[in-house]
Amino acid sequence: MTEAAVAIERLIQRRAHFELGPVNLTIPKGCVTAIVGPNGSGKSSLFRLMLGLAMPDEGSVRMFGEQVDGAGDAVAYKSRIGYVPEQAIDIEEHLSGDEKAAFTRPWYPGWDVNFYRELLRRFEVDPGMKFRKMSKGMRRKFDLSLAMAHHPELLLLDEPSSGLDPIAWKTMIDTLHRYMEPGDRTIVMASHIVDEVRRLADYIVFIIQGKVLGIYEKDALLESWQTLYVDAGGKTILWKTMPGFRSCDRAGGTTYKIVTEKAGEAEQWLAAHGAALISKQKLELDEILLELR
Ligand SMILES: Nc1ncnc2c1ncn2[C@@H]1O[C@H](COP(=O)(O)OP(=O)(O)OP(=O)(O)O)[C@@H](O)[C@H]1O
Repeated sequence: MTEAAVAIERLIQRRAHFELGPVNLTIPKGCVTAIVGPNGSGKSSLFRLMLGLAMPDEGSVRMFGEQVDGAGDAVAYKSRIGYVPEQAIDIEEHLSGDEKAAFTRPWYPGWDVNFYRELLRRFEVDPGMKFRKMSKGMRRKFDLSLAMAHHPELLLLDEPSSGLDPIAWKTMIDTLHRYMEPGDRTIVMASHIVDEVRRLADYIVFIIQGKVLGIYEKDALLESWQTLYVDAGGKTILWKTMPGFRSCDRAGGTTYKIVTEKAGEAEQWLAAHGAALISKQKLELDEILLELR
């Protein structure tokens, strides 16, 4: 893995009804990393910790090598980040897009008004409109444009496509692909949308009930999780000892449907045990998540 954009070590955040961690996670620079997990698993909490909007009870977060400590000079690293929170901020409802941009702009040395305007044009957003009059999707598109207008090195996107129509969604995917083109940019995004993760992510982080299961290279992950249809030919085989075994169901006659997270090794194992592989099928991301829950 290349240099780290985000390095989280032994992080724990305790709340009355929820504990996040311990999290050990290194997110590489120059890549798109998708954080995938069920509702309430701790994705937004992780983003808030990365931004110093919340502090951990134990452990540390480093952004671009700088410790996040919630102190004043945090501004320096934050100016290198563009953040789209999961929910728009209610108290800004009386502002228009341009009013918010005027307030935001002085914090970002890299602010590029032409790019801001171009993004708004691309997303077909009227920045003169008050937020309270914008639809959810319009507000999302505005927030994305604002987060990108200073050419940040790192984009933190918490469910960025929430509320977007299919055309806006395609524009977003295209815009994020273009953003990554220079090669030194990083995106960390939380998403429930399988197609979005498929198209954008290089790495996937699974988080379930506050526990990070690991960071996986997307293509390798999707290659290794497979459903194998196997004919045991009447032999008794201890499927549970198969590499990466997750589950087994009878599929009629002497055929079994087996889910493995180590397809390559499992196939060799089947051959060694005299079972015939009839067919195989890769799992989708949401199916993998279901197996991990
Ligand atoms: N400010 C808070 N105070 C106390 N508990 C909170 C707070 N914010 C979130 N939580 C709790 O922390 C847990 C994780 O929430 P979080 O919003 O991080 O999950 P998430 O993975 O982003 O969920 P979703 O997919 O629904 O957006 C939940 O149990 C939630 O109730």
